[in-house]
Amino acid sequence: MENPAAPVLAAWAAPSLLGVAFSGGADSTVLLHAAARQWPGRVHALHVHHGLQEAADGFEAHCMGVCERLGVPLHVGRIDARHAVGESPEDAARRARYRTLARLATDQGIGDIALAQHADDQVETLLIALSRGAGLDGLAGMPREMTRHGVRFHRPLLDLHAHALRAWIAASGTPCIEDPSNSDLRYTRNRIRHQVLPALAAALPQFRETFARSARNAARASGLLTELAAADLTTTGAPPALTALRDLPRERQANLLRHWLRTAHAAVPSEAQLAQLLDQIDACRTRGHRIHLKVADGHVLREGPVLRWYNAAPSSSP
Ligand SMILES: Nc1ncnc2c1ncn2[C@@H]1O[C@H](COP(=O)(O)OP(=O)(O)OP(=O)(O)O)[C@@H](O)[C@H]1O
Repeated sequence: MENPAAPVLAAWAAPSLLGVAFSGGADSTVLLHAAARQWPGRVHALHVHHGLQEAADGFEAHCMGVCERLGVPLHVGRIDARHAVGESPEDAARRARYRTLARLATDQGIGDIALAQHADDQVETLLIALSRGAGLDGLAGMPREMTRHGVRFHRPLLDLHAHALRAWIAASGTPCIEDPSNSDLRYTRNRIRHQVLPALAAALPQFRETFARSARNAARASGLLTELAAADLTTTGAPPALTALRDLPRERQANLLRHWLRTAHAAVPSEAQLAQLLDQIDACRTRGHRIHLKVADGHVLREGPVLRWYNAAPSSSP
């Protein structure tokens, strides 16, 4: 049986040096085997050791064994995936993982990393976004390519179904790690994987492809909204001036404010906070009108003609 990742990689003009994010799990095992075969001498495996997880030492030892057999250099980075207050442990671990993968790659002079997420992972991501009431950028799902921490991340397996990858692992008898936390139904992603995807497969056999198409449509629309926000921001200035903001229709104000808060301050307002802020902007027609609202983990304040964001309220309010 052919490795299902092989034809995908064969069609990919991969960079001269490629890091493969290798957890030891089934999916990245399939990817690493295919990549090592396709580009001998050009592939490095990158493994993140999750310091707090009991089984992490065993995972690392497994990865070392696999890489030795494949003749692929392995680089290991440690993270302590403690999460901040208000942040989900899964999100914190993911963020720390990307940071560590990028550092491992950069240390080796590698500018590109392949991740092993596949079509089922994309559907799970979309359903998680829906379950959180995400906007268009969340519904765009995982991009095929993105740059983070100065490194390009690729997801070459995004069109492959999980069962094709698993079938190859089983048929070839290739050893891989079964992370026990993957069956822990306290995690939303696992409940979606084990309870929702089977029901979707029975009711809507093409769901992976149609959901992926919706994600692509959302990504395009989200890109246009970002462009519009950036163009509007050049009119209002940054931080945005209140009078110029008010000249825009309410939805464009909302689009601009979301963009400004996210790109300049990494702050994501809730729907209610944004609605309140827009009402305040509309009502702010006199010199003395104060705006002081909690937004994300900070505050938006009126300072004379402009709005400003502080991640803690300034000591003396204007
Ligand atoms: N500990 C890790 N070290 C290196 N890369 C990782 C690690 N965990 C995940 N990744 C990368 O991120 C991708 C997505 O992570 P996810 O948690 O969905 O995968 P996984 O279930 O742990 O493992 P796999 O995808 O290998 O079966 C993986 O396919 C892999 O490429």
